Amino acid sequence: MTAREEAVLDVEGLRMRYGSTEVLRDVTLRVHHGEVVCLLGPNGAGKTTTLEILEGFRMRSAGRVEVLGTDPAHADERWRARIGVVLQSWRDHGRWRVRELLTHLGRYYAPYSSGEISRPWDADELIAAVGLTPHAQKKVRMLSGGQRRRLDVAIGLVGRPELLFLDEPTAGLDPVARREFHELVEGLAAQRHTTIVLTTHDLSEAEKLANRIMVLDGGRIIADGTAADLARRIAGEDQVRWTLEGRRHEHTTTESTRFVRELFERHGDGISDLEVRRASLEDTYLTLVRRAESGESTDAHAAESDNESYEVVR
Ligand SMILES: Nc1ncnc2c1ncn2[C@@H]1O[C@H](COP(=O)(O)OP(=O)(O)OP(=O)(O)O)[C@@H](O)[C@H]1O
Repeated sequence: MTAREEAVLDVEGLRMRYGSTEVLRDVTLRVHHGEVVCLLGPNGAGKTTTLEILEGFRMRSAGRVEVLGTDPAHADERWRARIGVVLQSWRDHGRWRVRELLTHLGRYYAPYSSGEISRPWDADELIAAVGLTPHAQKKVRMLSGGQRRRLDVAIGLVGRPELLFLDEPTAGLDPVARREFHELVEGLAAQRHTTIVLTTHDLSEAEKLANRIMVLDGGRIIADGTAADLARRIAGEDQVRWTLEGRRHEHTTTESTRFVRELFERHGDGISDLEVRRASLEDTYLTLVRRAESGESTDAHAAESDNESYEVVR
């Protein structure tokens, strides 16, 4: 098996209890090299707890956890240097200047360069990558909330991590900063050196960034797949609408691409005003969480697409 095929995260039967409250009951998941995975779930579902266990910041109650081939509960500094973490909020470092802080933190990673990865990320390049160049000489406490969040992301990236955890990274960012952050993540993902696990409550962000979405609820992963997979399997079907010979038509299908291709094969230029409405991730997510909370089955893998015919509705 090559390094790229190995699981970067391999978790089985993870349980976590705070006192008498069981937060994680049986979390099982795998993430492979180069994936961008988004963990969704309602407030209090245990997303941060899961990330903290994977990051080695919190001891689990039970289960098997391997991160980059190592149990985080027994990991060393070399392992830690391969991981980047952006927590929900940092309150430290207020008196440091941005560039000075990143240069300082970067020094920790220098001994952990490998043949493939030169560590740390050059401070000025990194500051430019997160859009903080005009603020490089500012004290951290003088930054706005959004600028502070960009710095948090830079702190997570300074060691050129192979695995990056981002806990609600865009909370508090304005639309421009959010877009720039998305471009940054897409750039990292395109290079495929960094596997990314993020949490968010912004479903459009999850849909945009993630190759794969996992939904955590009731202490378990209740769905796991691409946004399109989940939408098809859980929320149902796409609606296709079109006009032919002056009449409006509508058809519901789980395979809209195939349906539209066949429609054009049959009617070619006769088709106009074509619209395809896919079930959104929001539709899917709300259905999943509602089902989980009412005790219905939510097994995303078990639900198969409905059989359907490809007749054109006239
Ligand atoms: N240190 C702690 N001690 C006791 N209970 C805790 C602790 N940390 C978290 N919890 C509880 O565990 C549950 C899961 O919390 P967690 O922060 O992991 O959820 P989350 O999915 O990240 O939520 P959010 O979306 O609101 O950030 C919550 O009920 C929370 O109150």
